[in-house]
Parts: sequence; structure tokens; C-alpha cells
Amino acid sequence: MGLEINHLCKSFYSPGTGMIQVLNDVNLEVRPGQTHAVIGQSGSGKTTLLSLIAGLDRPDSGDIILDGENLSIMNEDRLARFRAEKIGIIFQQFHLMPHLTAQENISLPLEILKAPDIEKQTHAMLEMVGLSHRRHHLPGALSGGECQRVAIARALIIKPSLILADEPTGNLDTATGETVSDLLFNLVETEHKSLILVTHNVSLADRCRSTFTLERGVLY
Ligand SMILES: Nc1ncnc2c1ncn2[C@@H]1O[C@H](COP(=O)(O)OP(=O)(O)OP(=O)(O)O)[C@@H](O)[C@H]1O
Repeated sequence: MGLEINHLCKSFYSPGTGMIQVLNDVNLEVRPGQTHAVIGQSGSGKTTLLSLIAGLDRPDSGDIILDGENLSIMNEDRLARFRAEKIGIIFQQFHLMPHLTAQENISLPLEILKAPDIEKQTHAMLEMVGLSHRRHHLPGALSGGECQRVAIARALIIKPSLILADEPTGNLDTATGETVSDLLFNLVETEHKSLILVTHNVSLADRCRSTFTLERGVLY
């Protein structure tokens, strides 16, 4: 069914500048299997938009409808459960749990959901991202590219309807960034996932089906 964003508005107050309208009537539709990039200058509201879609923050007004369900009207418990089941998030800084091994980081979302066959699914995912031989390593003992592969595996293991990626190669050197983006796009394509990718990197954005620009609160 995909994602529908209707008339989304979000503003922030800060003592120095007062009220800033970061998103002003943003509309977007993402059908299953589609990949969209969102680009825009620093401070244009890209991360804010992803946080709202992920249900990590609340809009002032507007609707975010994923697979027919409106996130904007869910209570916190329902929203947390919905996010855990439906949305895979990949951050620039990886956000792995430092005290858990690669394997444990990847299986964590399944543990939270009390899913069946956790070990089997985790091993299959480790294989898919080429990290079976590193499964017992802690994030501190992995390279940046390996950490991001763990983060991609963790995002995909729940078989999400939607993947949100915020500068997924921003912390990696060019060659590693390309390997990681190849992996991400291959998996998104094979698994027929929807992807919203926020990036400054135009060649990464070009790999998506369409690119939108966020400017002065509006998505073009
Ligand atoms: N919690 C907050 N309180 C106040 N202002 C905020 C808050 N979060 C974001 N902002 C402001 O909203 C604007 C958009 O921020 P956001 O992080 O979404 O931009 P961005 O396009 O992702 O930037 P970058 O590319 O630099 O990461 C900025 O002016 C920022 O200072």
C-alpha cells in the first residue's frame, strides 16, 4: 500500500530565532518498491522530515499514512510497535549498540518483536550482507563500512514496508560508501522495498527512482 504524506507541517521554537517553520505543507507518495531521494541544503529540514515519517517526532499538523494506518493519530505505545514492525531506519552514525556483537545487533529487532526463528533469520541476513565471519565482533572492532552493513541488516531483518536512510554513506570514504550503497540498493531491489533516502550526495540520490528537493519548507 505504501506511504502517503499529506499537508505535513512542523515548526520549532528556539529562544534566539523564535519560531521556525521547517516543513510547510509537505506532500509525498511512495508506492511499494519505489525509491525516492530527498536532497536540500543543510538546515532545510531533511532529518526533521525523516524523524516525522519514522514516528520519532510528531508533526504540528498533517497525516503520515503507512500501509493504510495513520501514524499521526497513534498513541506512543502503538506507534513504537508499528515502527518496530514496519520501518527500518539507517543512520549516518550507524547507531549500533556498542556492547552487542554484530549478530546480536542484527537480531535485536526480532527479539523485541518476539519473532520466531530468530537465529536462522539472523544467520541468513549476516550472509546477505557478507558478515558471517564477523558475527561475534563488537561494533568497536568493525570498520565503518562493516558497521553500516550491520545497520543495514538490522534495518532489513524485520522485512519492513519502508526503509528510511539518513546519509547512509556520509561517514564512509568514497570506495566504502559505494560498496555500502551497492549493497543497500541491491537489497532494496531484491526485497522490493520502498526507500526514502536523505543525502547531500547527488550521485547517491541519482540511484533512486526520483529526487525531491526540500527548500524553504516545501518539497519540490
Ligand atoms: N529539536 C529542535 N529544536 C529546535 N530547532 C530544531 C530542532 N530540530 C531541528 N531544528 C531546526 O530545524 C531546521 C532543520 O533541521 P534538520 O536537521 O531537519 O535539517 P537538515 O536538512 O537535516 O540539515 P543537515 O543537512 O545539516 O543535517 C534547522 O534550522 C534546525 O536548527
